[in-house]
Amino acid sequence: MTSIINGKEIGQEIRKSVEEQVTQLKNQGVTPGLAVILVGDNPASQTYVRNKQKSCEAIGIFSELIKLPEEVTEEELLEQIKILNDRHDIHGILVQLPLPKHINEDQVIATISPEKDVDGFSPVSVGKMMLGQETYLPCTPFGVIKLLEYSGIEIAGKHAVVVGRSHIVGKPMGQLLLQKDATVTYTHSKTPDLPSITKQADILIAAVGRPNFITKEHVKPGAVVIDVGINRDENNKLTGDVNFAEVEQVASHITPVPGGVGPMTITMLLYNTVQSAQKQLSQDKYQENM
Ligand SMILES: Nc1nc(=O)c2c([nH]1)NC[C@@H]1CN(c3ccc(C(=O)N[C@@H](CCC(=O)O)C(=O)O)cc3)C=[N+]21
Repeated sequence: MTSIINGKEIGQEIRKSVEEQVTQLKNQGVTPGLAVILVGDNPASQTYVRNKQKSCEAIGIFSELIKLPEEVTEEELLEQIKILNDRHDIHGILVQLPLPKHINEDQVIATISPEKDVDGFSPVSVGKMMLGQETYLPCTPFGVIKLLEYSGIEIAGKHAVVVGRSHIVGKPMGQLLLQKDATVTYTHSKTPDLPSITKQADILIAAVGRPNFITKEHVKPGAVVIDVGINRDENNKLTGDVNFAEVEQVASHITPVPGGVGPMTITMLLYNTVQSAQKQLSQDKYQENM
């Protein structure tokens, strides 16, 4: 029997405990705050951002949306980030990606204060993650680790194969699995004979960005298959990177799209934001006692 991993349910469970932490913070006079910067009016980005705001509000996190026009200059965007870096009521800053082409994404991300980088995308956060130091972990790979753990799937000693090497999913995903003592193989668009490698995976992570790319020919019977894909078809319907109907027949565990990794990404964003508020509170207390 194939087990379908329910990301919505696991996400809800984690959100409950995050909500309790929000209540405790509020009792101490702190409301966690997340600022989201949205540039332009890409419909998909607008949906995601709305989703993030609703999720914040549902558990008592203050969320502020800063909408900037498509033509905004990089300088103006950096200025906005610096204002948010200095604001005491904002604990997390998220700049919705992708950004318009005239803006240097690396520069923008590097300007977010590492203390408020709840996406875990900044060079400081990425460096700390690589070194296994305490930091904000990128929400999607972090959410995948939580999905595996909540589903009782052992990671240590397993062969994990990651398909895709993006900065925000593939690369950090492999790194986090490695930290959990998996043996990790990275594959990507230039990998020859992909199925011969993915077929060796005990845990297969699909983060390619191509609908239904992973078929049953890629999967070893009994493997755990995690679908990070969020592709939209011409009718705006969401499809993963995994051919679910096919792969469901061979996998031991599989995540659906929607309802798999997506809700976990937002859950870990809430989690990171609350962590940031807790850290700021304990620093403020420390300074009061100096
Ligand atoms: N700075 C930044 N941080 C991000 O974390 C970030 C980003 N930019 N740009 C875009 C991607 C995409 N992303 C998703 C989050 C949640 C769902 C999600 O909740 N999906 C639901 C369905 C939502 C729907 O139906 O539209 C699900 O899979 O069940 C999807 C995608 C975060 N991203």
